[in-house]
Amino acid sequence: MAATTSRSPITPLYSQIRRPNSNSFITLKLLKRRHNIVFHACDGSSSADKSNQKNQPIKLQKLIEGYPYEFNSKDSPPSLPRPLTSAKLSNLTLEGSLLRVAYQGVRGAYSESAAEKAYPNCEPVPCEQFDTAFEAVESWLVDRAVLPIENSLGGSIHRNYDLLLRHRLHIVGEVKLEIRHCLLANHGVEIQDLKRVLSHPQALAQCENTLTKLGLVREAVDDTAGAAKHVAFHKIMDAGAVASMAAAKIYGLNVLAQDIQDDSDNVTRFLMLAREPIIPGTDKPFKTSIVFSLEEGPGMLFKALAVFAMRNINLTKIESRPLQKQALQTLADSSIGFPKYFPYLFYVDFETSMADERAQNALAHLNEFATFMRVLGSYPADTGLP
Ligand SMILES: O=C(O)C(=O)C[C@]1(C(=O)O)C=C[C@@H](O)C=C1
Repeated sequence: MAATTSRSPITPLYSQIRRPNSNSFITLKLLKRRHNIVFHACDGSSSADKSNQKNQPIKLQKLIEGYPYEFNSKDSPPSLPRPLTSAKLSNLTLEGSLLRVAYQGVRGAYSESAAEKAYPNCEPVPCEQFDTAFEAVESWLVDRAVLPIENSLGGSIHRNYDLLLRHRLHIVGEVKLEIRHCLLANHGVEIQDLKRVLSHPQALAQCENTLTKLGLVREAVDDTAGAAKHVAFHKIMDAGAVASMAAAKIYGLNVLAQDIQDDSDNVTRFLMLAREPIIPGTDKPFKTSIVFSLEEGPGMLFKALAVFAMRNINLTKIESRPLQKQALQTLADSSIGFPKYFPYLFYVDFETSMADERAQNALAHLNEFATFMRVLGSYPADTGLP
């Protein structure tokens, strides 16, 4: 199909057209006017179509002018996209008509695998920071974000709890990913040569016992794959990286040890975020995530949690985070010394769909005495079943 240059309309449109008698489809997406988009058509397919060449769908692909690539060196992996930064968001146009999914990190990060697990035919888009991934969805540069929220060994990823409230995205799904860490190093480096190890703080925490036994100094970086890339790119000989097997392959590192996490059951839960909420159903197990704050007083949290207990609603997670702005106000109001208490936000996940009357009644009840409440999303639970 001939290439077409267009100025896109202000209103974003998104539609999929299914071809008659076929699983293939044409995806049309027009974005905000400020993106100058060049469309050209090329063949692509959903995974269901991959074995059947006749059913190749057409996709409209936007070409990026000057899209940044990080590796120029001849012995480095070619053509790896550089992660989005907040500063670059406004310049970058889009590529591909597949669902574009932002994740934090560089290629080979666990978050990239989570994005691919959540949206099997997606185009994962690396972002430097969690904030950038939120902003990329909000500004229509991508369609979804997939971000880690908690890990079975390391606990909560607090930054993403805070960002969920600061931004207006909706949780539309969750995906759990088994995390299997490897100790990676450049070829020719033995374990005994290592003095330092680089990785994401969560990954370092998940391998605490192994790294202590090896007596390695931990150095925190933005993501596991970024650590692998750094060690490879700078040909560092006294430092290793804790990262995935995929990262070892992408950056050409040697695997010195496998499964170095402290517990073999190491699972990270990721949230799938979108601009629009999904309509909650009751046809499959759903979860709902909310955030609220309460007046200070004896038994207030007990009272809040009772709205779920009395309706037989199972809670799967509770997290508290400081309500930062209000904490400052309280400090300014207090005449001497420190405030008597710090106000908190409570994030709760429960195993019921918002389409269920019990959930609606529980939240109506909570709303009677909560000082603030927001539903972050009601979405299908990842039960690990197909
Ligand atoms: O660094 C990565 O590879 C990530 O995807 C981030 C992250 C995290 O934030 O928890 C994701 C999964 C693992 O728990 C370790 C790190």
